Amino acid sequence: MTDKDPSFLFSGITFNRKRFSSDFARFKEKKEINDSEGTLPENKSPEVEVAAKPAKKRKRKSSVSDPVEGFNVFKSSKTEPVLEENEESENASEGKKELYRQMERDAIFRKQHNIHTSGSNIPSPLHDFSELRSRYKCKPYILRNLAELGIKEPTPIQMQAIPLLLSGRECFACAPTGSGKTLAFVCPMLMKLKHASKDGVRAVILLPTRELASQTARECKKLAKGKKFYIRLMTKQLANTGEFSKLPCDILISTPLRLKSAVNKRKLDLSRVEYLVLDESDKLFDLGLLKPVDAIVKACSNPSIIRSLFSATLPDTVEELARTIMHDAVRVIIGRKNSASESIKQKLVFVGSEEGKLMALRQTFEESLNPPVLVFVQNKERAKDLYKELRFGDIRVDVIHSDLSQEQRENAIDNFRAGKTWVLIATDVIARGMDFKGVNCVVNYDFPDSSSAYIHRIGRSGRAGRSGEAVTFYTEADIRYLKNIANVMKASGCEVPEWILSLPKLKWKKHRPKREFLSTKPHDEEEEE
Ligand SMILES: Nc1ncnc2c1ncn2[C@@H]1O[C@H](COP(=O)(O)OP(=O)(O)OP(=O)(O)O)[C@@H](O)[C@H]1O
Repeated sequence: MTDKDPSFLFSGITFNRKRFSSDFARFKEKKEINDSEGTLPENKSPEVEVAAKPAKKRKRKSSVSDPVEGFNVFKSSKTEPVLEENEESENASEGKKELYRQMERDAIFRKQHNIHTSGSNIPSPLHDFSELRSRYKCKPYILRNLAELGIKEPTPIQMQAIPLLLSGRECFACAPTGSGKTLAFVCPMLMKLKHASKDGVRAVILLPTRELASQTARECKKLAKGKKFYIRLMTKQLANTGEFSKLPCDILISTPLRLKSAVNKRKLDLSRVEYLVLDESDKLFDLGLLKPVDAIVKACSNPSIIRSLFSATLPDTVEELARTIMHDAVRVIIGRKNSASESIKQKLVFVGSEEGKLMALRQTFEESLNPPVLVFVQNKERAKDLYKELRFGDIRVDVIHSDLSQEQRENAIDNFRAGKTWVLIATDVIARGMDFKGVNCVVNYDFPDSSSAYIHRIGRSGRAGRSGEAVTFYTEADIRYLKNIANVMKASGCEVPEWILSLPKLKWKKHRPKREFLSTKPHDEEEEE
C-alpha cells in the first residue's frame, strides 16, 4: 500500500454527514439508541450528558419536547421542560456522575475482555446477546438463529463492534483469526436493514477471494434464516449477465473484481448502499486490488453510508489510510494488534534445505497425523508437485490452487470440510478467512512470505476457542526472516529460542525465494507421471 492520498480511496462523498455524526445521532431513532435497561444512552459525550435529566425527575411541560437520547434536542426552544434551578443543577450533576460510573464500568469490562478502543463517544460493549433485544430491539429471529447455531456468548470483537455499528458509527477493527468477526458485522447489518426491500443494493460485503465470499454468503443466510432477505453472492454468471435493475438485493457479497465488472458492464447501481464492509481489509488494500476497491467505494456514493473495515492484521499503513478517510471512525483492537490466536501451539522446525522438507513432512505424518491438516506452500507449481508426491500414499490428500476450476476448488473445500480429505495442500488462496472448524494442524511447508501471511495461515486452526497446532519448516535461506515469525510467536505466548530473537532486525520485503522442488521418488518413476 503506497498510495496514501485520502482523495484516492473513499473519495466521491459530497456531503459529509459522518463528520457531524454526533449531531445527526440526535435525530436518529430513539428506540435504537436508548438503553431500555437503564444503562446510559449511546453515543454521548460527557458534555452532552451534563444536560441529561433523569426521566423520573423531569417535569414535563409539553410532549413536543420529548427528549431524544436522554437530552433535549431543542434546548433553546420554549417547550423545554422547566426545572427549578437547584433541581436542574442537581440532576445535571447526578447525570454526569452516572455517566462517569458507566464509563468506568465499560472500561473495566473492556479490560477484562482485552478490548482496546479509540475514538469519541464509544457505545457501551455488549455483555450478552440478550442486550440486542433490550438495548436495540433486535427481532426474535436473530436471537433464535444464534441459539440454533450454538452461539451463546458474544466474543470480544462482537461485544464492541456490534453496538458501534448499531449506533451508526464507522469502525476499523482488528481481532484474532477465528474470533467471530463475520458475525460482528453481519448481525448489525441485518438488524439495521430490518426487512427485505426491492429498492436496489442496500449493503455490500467485499472479500478478497471467491471462497471467502461464498462462505460469508452462507453465514449471512444462516443468521437471516426465517426472514426473507435478498442475500446474493456475486457469481461469475451474475457479474456477466445479471439484470441488476430488476434484481432485488439487500446484501451483495462479492470479490472486488467481479463487483467492479458488474458496475462497469451491467450498470449495477451502488448509490443506495447503506452499509459497506471491507473484510480482510488489508488484503483488499494490497496493490492488486486497490483500484477496483477504490472504484467500488466511490460507486457507493450514498452520503450516509456506514463503512467498516475488519481483519486479523491491520498494518499501520492501512490504519493511517483508514484514519484519514473515514469519518469519526472508532478503532477497535482485540488483544494485541497483528498477533496470532493464543489457542494455537506454534513450532519452528529446521529442515536444512529444500531437500529436507519432504522427509520432515513424511516424518511428521508418520509420528502423529491428526487430521484434518492443512499444508501451505508458496505457489501453485509447488502445490501440484507436493500433491504428486503424496497422492499415492496411504493418506487421503487433495490440493487447492488457482489453476483449478471453481467447481474443483469448491469440491476440494467441501471434501476437506466433510472429513473425506485428511490433508489439504494449499496456496495462500485459502490462507485467509476460511473457516474450517476442526483443523488440528497447519504445516507451513514453505515459509510464509510475510508475518501477516503467517498469522492468517496458522489461523485456519485454533478457531472459535478450539486449540490448534502450527508447524513452520525453515531452511538456511529462510533464517534471515525467522525473527519476524518468532516475534509473532512470542507475542502469543509461545516459546522461541533466544538465538532467533537476537537475530538482526530485518525490514521484511515479501520473502518468496525461488524454491526447487525435490522429489524423493526415483527419476524414472517421476517421468512416467
Ligand atoms: N459468539 C460466538 N460463539 C461461538 N462461536 C462463534 C461465535 N461467533 C462466531 N463463532 C464461530 O467462530 C468461527 C470463526 O468465526 P469467523 O469465521 O467469523 O472468524 P474470523 O474472526 O472472521 O476469522 P478470520 O480472521 O480467520 O477470518 C465460526 O465458525 C463462527 O460460526
